[in-house]
Amino acid sequence: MVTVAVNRGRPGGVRCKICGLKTPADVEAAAQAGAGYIGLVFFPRSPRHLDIAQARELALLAPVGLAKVALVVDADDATLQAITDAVPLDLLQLHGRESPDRVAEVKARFGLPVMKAVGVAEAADLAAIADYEAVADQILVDAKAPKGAALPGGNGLAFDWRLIAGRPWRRPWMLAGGLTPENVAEAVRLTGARQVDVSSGVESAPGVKDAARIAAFVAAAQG
Ligand SMILES: O=C(O)c1ccccc1NCC(=O)[C@H](O)[C@H](O)COP(=O)(O)O
Repeated sequence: MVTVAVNRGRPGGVRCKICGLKTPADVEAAAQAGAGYIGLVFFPRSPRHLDIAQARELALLAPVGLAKVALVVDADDATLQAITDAVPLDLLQLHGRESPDRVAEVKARFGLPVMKAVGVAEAADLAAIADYEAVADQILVDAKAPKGAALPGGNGLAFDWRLIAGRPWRRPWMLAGGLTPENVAEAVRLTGARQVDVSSGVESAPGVKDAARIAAFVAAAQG
């Protein structure tokens, strides 16, 4: 049996989500580092994609206090039903073009809190956040994927953090996009984020997490 110890991180510190985990060792690394969330990606084109059995295995390893997030992209009800029936989850991350109505529908139908990803490249993109704040439990403020990108997220690209410095949003929110152990402290300082999300920045290759970088990321985010 694999047992995973949890380090609860610094009380009151910045809460970190490590996204795109693929192995039990990744879960162990996130827990040991003191992450608050792990992200399980359901997107077949992604190097981080998991099938439902793999995701269930990882979710069952997560210790109490490490929240399990399913990342889906424009998933239909049948897909969401299959995922939520099999995988113990704390949050659904909607990372596609889901409308505010669809976000509200998913939240009501599946009985889980929902985090909606909003892509930001310029100031005008921030207007969408108000629409989603009315229906989502959390907002993921992420870099907008470039036109023609193979993935709608997880591209390791940052946006200009000054665009969101001092923004008073109503909902809990998480900063994402191109964060690394090297830049996360500056991103937190500039934006005031209390939650941060990383995938590419803690990998040694696409889909391959690096335990030392996960530990360094959480330590740097939490100051
Ligand atoms: O990670 C993926 O492969 C992925 C696929 C489809 C939609 C979203 C995806 N990832 C999103 C994330 O991992 C994060 O929420 C966020 O975008 C940060 O990614 P990164 O810039 O790589 O740190």
